[in-house]
Amino acid sequence: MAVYTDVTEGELGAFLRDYPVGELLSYKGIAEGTENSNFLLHTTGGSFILTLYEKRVATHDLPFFLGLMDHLAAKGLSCPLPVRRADGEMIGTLAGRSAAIITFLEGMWPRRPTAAHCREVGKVLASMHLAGADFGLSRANALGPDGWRELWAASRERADEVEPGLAAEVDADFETFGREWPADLPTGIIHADLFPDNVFFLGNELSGLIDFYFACNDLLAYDLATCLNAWCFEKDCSYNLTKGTALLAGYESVRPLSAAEKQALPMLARGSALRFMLTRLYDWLHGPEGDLVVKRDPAEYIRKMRFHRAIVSPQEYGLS
Ligand SMILES: Nc1ncnc2c1ncn2[C@@H]1O[C@H](COP(=O)(O)OP(=O)(O)O)[C@@H](O)[C@H]1O
Ligand SMILES: N[C@@H](CCOP(=O)(O)O)C(=O)O
Repeated sequence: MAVYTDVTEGELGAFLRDYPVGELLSYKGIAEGTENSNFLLHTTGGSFILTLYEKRVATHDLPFFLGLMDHLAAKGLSCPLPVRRADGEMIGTLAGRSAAIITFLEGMWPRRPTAAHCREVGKVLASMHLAGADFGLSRANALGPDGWRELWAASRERADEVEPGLAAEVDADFETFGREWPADLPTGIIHADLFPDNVFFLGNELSGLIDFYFACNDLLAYDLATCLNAWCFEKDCSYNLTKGTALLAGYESVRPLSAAEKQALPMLARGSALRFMLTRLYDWLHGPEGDLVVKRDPAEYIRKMRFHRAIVSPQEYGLS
């Protein structure tokens, strides 16, 4: 999704007067995406994306997210650039929401990711991890293990409505994470949501990354585990070893993993699957409403959690 908040032509025209983007020619809500309200703008200055930040994005985090895009772009990573107003600010207010304008990135996200896409994603993820190393701001992961517990507390009572037995299954997972969640692995800036819909390609070439609104400081290998979940499973939730091997090899061609990171991969993949199951479950049960809102099914991530629980060796993901 999404468009949760509507914007009138009058208020948008007034908002744009502060930005060096020319005159508004047309605008329309974008159906894709989940978290924020996004609009495609055509102006006499070109094409832009207007984002109105919704419930999961705190206004005090916006300097981190927008500053990170600025930083990564300056380091040569292809991502949107925030457009500054005449007074130098990147963040304004529109229709009662914090709002920003970013440059339009050419390309399309791959509807059917191949092993070649996965390899490119592995490479760009590792490049982003290296490029983020000297970013001056930091942000704790609001959707790390403590955040998962909050989401779970808000959904647990009704979890078995979605999948019988889910409450007991996830309770047991939390006990495992309490004991075994890895602590001493390399940390840095992670994207934290690098799903196919956030990676654009032009033909076979990766053209850029979008949607940095979950970015934070956390375990680098956790970001990789999130990509394995998002890119390397088929629609029937079977793991595609060829894609996993390609993604991991792409990553390691830029940033080799330590032995401890490799060893931790099953636990990290399991935690990441739980994290996405929980946000989906929360939204499923508590229902974000709005025009063009698409809810994502938690069942997909319940299957992935079960897959990772059965992993015996990290080599099963395709590590060399
Ligand atoms: N900089 C950009 N250039 C081109 N399209 C974009 C850009 N940013 C967002 N979009 C479009 O808007 C959609 C939703 O953006 P996204 O940041 O993923 O939203 P959300 O944060 O709500 O999940 C994307 O799938 C893409 O179609
Ligand atoms: N990737 C998440 C939802 C967040 O969606 P995005 O549009 O911001 O990438 C999921 O699949 O649950």
